[in-house]
Amino acid sequence: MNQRPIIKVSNLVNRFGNQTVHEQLDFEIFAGEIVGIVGGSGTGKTVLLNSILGLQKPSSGSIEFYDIKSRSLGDAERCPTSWGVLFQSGALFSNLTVLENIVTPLIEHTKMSARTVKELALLRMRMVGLPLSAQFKYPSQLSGGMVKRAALARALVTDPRVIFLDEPTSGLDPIAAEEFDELILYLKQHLDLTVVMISHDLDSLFNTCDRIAVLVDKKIRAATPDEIVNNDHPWIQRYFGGRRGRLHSQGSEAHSVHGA
Ligand SMILES: Nc1ncnc2c1ncn2[C@@H]1O[C@H](COP(=O)(O)OP(=O)(O)OP(=O)(O)O)[C@@H](O)[C@H]1O
Repeated sequence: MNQRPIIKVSNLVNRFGNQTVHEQLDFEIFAGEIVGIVGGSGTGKTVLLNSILGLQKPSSGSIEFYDIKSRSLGDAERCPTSWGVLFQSGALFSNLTVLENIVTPLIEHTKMSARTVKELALLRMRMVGLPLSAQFKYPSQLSGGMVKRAALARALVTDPRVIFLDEPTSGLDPIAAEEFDELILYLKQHLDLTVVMISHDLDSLFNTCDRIAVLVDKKIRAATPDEIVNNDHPWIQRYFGGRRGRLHSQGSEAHSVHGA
């Protein structure tokens, strides 16, 4: 993993009336990593994501974006094509076909010809494992897994450097979820992506993440999966110390013994 930050969140504060969601929160996202964000309900995962995406103005603090050479980017250079977002529900436009959904960001943000736009969209469809016949379907005609893949193809069509995934495996059966994990790993490797994902799916987090960032006490504690299961914070202990968490930490110990 590359240790240069691509996004740096410093002293982030988010308040709604009397409620403080984030208090002097610091968080760095490094180029080329997959980082998972976890936290209890209402701890501010979505607010953090929206703050990074510029969808929500923080009460105070800064969020800096860097290019691959760690140069701070000005506002003009932070164009929406630098990142892609996969929202939890997929957020596909229900009145557009899969192909029309996928080409939308290219039509909105570039001046490419209709032919190039279509070719790029079909390329991304293939890359995420959607059959080309799906291009003519409407979202209501797709399975849950296909909706996620179509939304992922749309998030990737502008060739972003960072993608944000909000609960990418929620609603998928375990096999489809595992296939989706494999897809994320494949895309990270082949597109040189940085991936930030909010997830409650421990299997998915341990299968894919280089680091796991936990939102507790209005701040972030981030570490490798092996380290985070040993963190002494009571909520983190409880979260990862449950039956499934224990299975994962035993799995990683078994893996390292095997690998030694
Ligand atoms: N626009 C807003 N106005 C007032 N309060 C808000 C607003 N947006 C978020 N909040 C509050 O901020 C807190 C964090 O919300 P957020 O949606 O980020 O939680 P979350 O960690 O994503 O939760 P979940 O896992 O349940 O989706 C919640 O208490 C929520 O009610």
